Amino acid sequence: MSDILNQLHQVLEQRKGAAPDSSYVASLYDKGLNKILEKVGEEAVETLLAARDTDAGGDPKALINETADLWFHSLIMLAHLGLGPDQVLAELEQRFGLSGHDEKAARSERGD
Ligand SMILES: N=c1c2ncn([C@@H]3O[C@H](COP(=O)(O)OP(=O)(O)OP(=O)(O)O)[C@@H](O)[C@H]3O)c2ncn1[C@@H]1O[C@H](COP(=O)(O)O)[C@@H](O)[C@H]1O
Repeated sequence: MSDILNQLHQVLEQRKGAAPDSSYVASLYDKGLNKILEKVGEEAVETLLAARDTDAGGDPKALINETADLWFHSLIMLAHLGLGPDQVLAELEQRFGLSGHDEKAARSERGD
């Protein structure tokens, strides 16, 4: 299931050598980190608005589309900073099965 994240990451890496007018991803790299972060923020807001609409009985497809936009732009942000989905997936895997309450308690015991 997560294969598409890695496939997409490979495309995002390839786009680092592309001309901005030939690719949306290359055009974002060219505009720089602030523009990428602006897009991530924009997509996050659109996602939460779509979640509210879905909760009010709207079409969940809009929420799925906005979440895909958010994940896509988050992957661009990671790639721009030399990171990829593997690191995030490994972090989720490490957390898997550990209750959020237990993790928080362990953190406050360590004084983090
Ligand atoms: N998954 C996506 C994807 N999702 C969304 N988008 C683009 O992301 C943009 C989203 O921006 P908005 O929703 O804000 O719409 P907009 O008003 O057109 O955008 P702005 O003018 O505000 O920047 C749109 O242009 C979408 O087409 C994507 N563009 C590319 N991909 C993947 O990335 C690959 C590489 O894309 P290119 O680099 O463009 O070849 C593609 O093959 C796809 O697999």
